[in-house]
Formats: sequence, structure tokens, C-alpha cells
Amino acid sequence: MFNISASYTDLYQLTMAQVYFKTKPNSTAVFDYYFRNNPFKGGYTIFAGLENILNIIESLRFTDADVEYLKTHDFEPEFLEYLRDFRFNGSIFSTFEGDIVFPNRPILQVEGSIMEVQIVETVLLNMLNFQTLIATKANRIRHSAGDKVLLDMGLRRAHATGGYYASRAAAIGGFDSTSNVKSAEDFNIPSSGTMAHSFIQSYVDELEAFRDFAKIRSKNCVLLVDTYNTLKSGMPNAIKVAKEMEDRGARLFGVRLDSGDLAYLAKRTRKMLDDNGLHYVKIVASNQLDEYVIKSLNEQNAPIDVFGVGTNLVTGKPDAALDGVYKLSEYNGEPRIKLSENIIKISLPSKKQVYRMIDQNGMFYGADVIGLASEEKIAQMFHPFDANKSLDLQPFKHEPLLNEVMASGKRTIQKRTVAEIAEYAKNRLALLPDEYKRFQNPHIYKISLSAALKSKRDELIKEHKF
Ligand SMILES: Nc1ncnc2c1ncn2[C@@H]1O[C@H](COP(=O)(O)OP(=O)(O)OP(=O)(O)O)[C@@H](O)[C@H]1O
Ligand SMILES: O=P(O)(O)OC[C@H]1O[C@H](OP(=O)(O)OP(=O)(O)O)[C@H](O)[C@@H]1O
Ligand SMILES: O=C(O)c1cccnc1
Repeated sequence: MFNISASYTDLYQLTMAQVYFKTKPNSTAVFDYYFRNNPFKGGYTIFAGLENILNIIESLRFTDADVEYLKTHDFEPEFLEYLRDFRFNGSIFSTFEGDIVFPNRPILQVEGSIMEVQIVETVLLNMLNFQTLIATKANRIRHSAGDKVLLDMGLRRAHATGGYYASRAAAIGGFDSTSNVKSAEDFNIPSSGTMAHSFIQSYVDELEAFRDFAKIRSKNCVLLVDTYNTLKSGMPNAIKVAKEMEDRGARLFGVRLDSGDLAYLAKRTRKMLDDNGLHYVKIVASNQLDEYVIKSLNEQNAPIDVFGVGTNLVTGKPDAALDGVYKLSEYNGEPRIKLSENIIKISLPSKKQVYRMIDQNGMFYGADVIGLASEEKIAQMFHPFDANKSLDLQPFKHEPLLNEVMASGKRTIQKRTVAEIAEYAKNRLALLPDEYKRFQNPHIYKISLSAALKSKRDELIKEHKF
């Protein structure tokens, strides 16, 4: 939407890059992108934002204005000339967008000159962390909603322009449509909407407001019935207007409930509509919905056809962010490690491949195994830190998850639409057993290491330990 130039980064990327430029301009590096915890205390995560990041990185440039601005910092003229000609010429190996991913395994690997892989870090994290968070939230809401229709209404409550990408990620996670016109236009997402309270307030009479709206919007007309009193005013007026529409050969699409006890009101509303022969009129509900309220409404058998979700979806509530990180794993072909007091936070060295174990029924077995990229077939997987836990991998099909998506700065996979990515996510999710999808105490998906990767990591830990 707004043009992202290469200065959409953190200053430290540029100050480090200048030192690399002066001291070791021909050095290469490999970085891994991964996160440490599934958001929302869930059992899985939906990876989103790859298409956007490939487009951004392929055309990433420092504009003349960026270079002028950077002159006000301590950058030397030769480095500023490097930035003026900057092109990302590296490679990216990635999990496909829409796939189901898990903590502490590389989702994406970036390789190239140490300067270029460092310069793209911030925009990559910014895009992937946010969209992955929102696609996961959307999918949890989809999980609760079953086959009911989901409408994203969140733009007004989103974190500024994040709303643009939130609507895209929501569609990947399983939302059917969005009220966000710009995202619908740019990403080819179905758009839909109802009406606001202000429209009804602008009339003295609610019935007149409904009549005017229905005359001009005769298709997909949804009347908001809770401005004054849902059952005593909004519904009787909506039924009158629905009957008048029938006389004109049109049909009222729906009514929207936006306050009160949504289960109770939906049941009463459905009865009033049915008693008047309006079986086809749908009930839309909104008001601070999330996966838990929708689950509860379905358990109460609320006859709601469409759920409109805003704030809780596009802000990824209650999680403020996905904790995705970008860590150096190889420098000039040599393995590198980052140690931590917390063993879970110790990074994995070297260029890697990740394999998903597929069982005899074609379902995900429940384990991804990380090996060195150079390894052929991994025979056994090991728990990252518990030497007693290992498993023979012979019975499984090994699906490699890191695929080349960019080489020498050019994308190597075809563009995929949001609809295709959403379909892919749905198909992949169907392969994940249900115990990983429940909200409370989901089953923990195993992330394990090959013997070769484990011993390389342990050697480096020994080498660097004080
Ligand atoms: N039957 C229900 N079961 C579970 N949650 C519900 C049900 N009905 C509504 N909710 C949820 O309860 C929350 C709070 O509703 P609350 O009564 O505070 O708001 P309200 O009805 O909009 O109030 P107001 O009339 O001030 O607008 C909302 O998140 C709403 O989605
Ligand atoms: O509750 P959310 O999940 O965030 O869903 C979006 C909310 O935004 C709108 O309210 P708003 O008061 O902004 O406008 P309105 O006057 O049109 O209701 C809409 O009516 C929903 O209540
Ligand atoms: O179309 C709607 O009903 C809508 C859109 C955005 C926010 N609230 C409601």
C-alpha cells in the first residue's frame, strides 16, 4: 500500500553493515527465522506474509531521499554509495506460506553477503511476525465458528496501517470476507458489510432509515437492529421492510445484532423472522467477539449465520506480538551459535533442512526434525536436550519444508494468491490431528534434531562455554 524502501529498517543494521563494508565486504552469512512460542497458548501457528516479503525484498532500494537522510548520520560517502546501488542478491529457503509451523525450528533461511542479509532483517521480522500472529488468531476463530461465515471488521481498531496486512492474514487464516476495501481490492478478498448506528441516528424514525437503505441497497442489505431496542423496535421495523422488499421482488439479506445477550437475542430474532415467513433472512452478530465467545455462542445453539469480528482479530489480542527472531547460524561457511542461560534459547548452528514426519495415513505424525542441509536421510531423531529421548524415523515419509523461494535476489516460486494460500492452509490443517488444535492444554508437537546437528551444536556449546 505504502512503498517500503530499504530505510524501513533499524539503524543498527546500517551501522553494522558499514563496519562489514569496510572490514569484510566479501563475507557471507546464513540467518534463520523462527519463533519461540505458539501464540495464544495454542498448539500450532499458521505461517503468513511470505508473498509480501518476497515482493518487498526483490525490489528493495534506498531512495535518493533515504541516502540524503542517512548523510545526517555518521555514514561515510563510500558506504552511502553502496547503499545507493543496494540490491538484495541473496537466496531464501522457506516453508510455504499458509503451512502449519511450530516453535524453535527454522521457518525460513536467508543467505547472502552479511551486509544484505542484515539489512533485510527488520522488514522481514516486521512483516512475518505480524501476519503470522493474525493468521493464527483468525484460524482459531475459524476453528470455533465451524462452517459459519466470518467477516473481518477490524480496520478501525487495527494498529494503523497494520490493518492492511491484518485483513490479508485473516483471509489466510480462514475468514470469508472483509469490510476493508483497500485490502479486498489489492488482495482479491471478498468484501462485504452492513450499516452503522449513525445511519439510523441520522433519521428521526428507525423505520424510515431502514426503508431508504433497503430501497437503494436492494442486494445484500443487512439492517442493524439494536440502535433503540432490538426486539421491540429494530426487529418489527426490519420485518416490515423485509415484507416491503418482497412486494418489490427483492429479499432482505440479513439483520445485525451488535449488543446484549447475543444467544438470547439471536433465538428471539430467528423466531420473529420465521414466524413471518422470513426463513431466508440471515442473522449477523458482532460485538467484541473472539474464538471463546464464538465457541460459547455455538454451544448455546445461537442461530447466528455470520460472525463479524474486529478488535480481537486484528490486534491479535491478548498477544501483542509473535516472538519471531532472526539468528545467525553460519558465517563464511562456518557454523555459529548464540548461547543462553535458558537452554531453549540456544540457537542452532549451520545451514539446515527441516523434515516433517508423515505417517502411513498421510497425516502429520507430530514431529518436525531439523538436520544439517548437507545430510541425506535422517534415520533417528533426538530430543534437543534430553539424551534419553530418541525415535527411529524409518516408518515415516520425510517431507522437506525449506524450499528455495529466492535465488540471486529473484523469486523462484510462482506468485500465489491469498485464496490459494488460504486453501493450502486449510488442506495442511486437515493433516494435523485434532489434539494439537484444542484450546486448552493442546498436545505438544515435537521438534527434534538429527544426530549430526545435535553433535555440531554440542561441540560449539563446549567451545564457547566459560
Ligand atoms: N450469550 C452470550 N454468551 C457469551 N458471550 C456473550 C453472549 N452475548 C454477548 N456476549 C459477549 O459478551 C461481551 C460483553 O457484552 P456486554 O453486555 O458488556 O456489551 P453490550 O451488550 O455491548 O453492552 P452495551 O449495551 O453497553 O453495548 C461481548 O464480548 C459479547 O460478544
Ligand atoms: O467489536 P469488534 O469486534 O471490534 O467489531 C467491530 C465493531 O465496530 C463497530 O462498532 P463501532 O462502535 O465502531 O461503530 P458502529 O457505530 O457502526 O457500531 C461494529 O458495530 C462492531 O461493534
Ligand atoms: O459492515 C459493518 O457492519 C462494519 C464494518 C466495520 C466495522 N463495524 C461494522
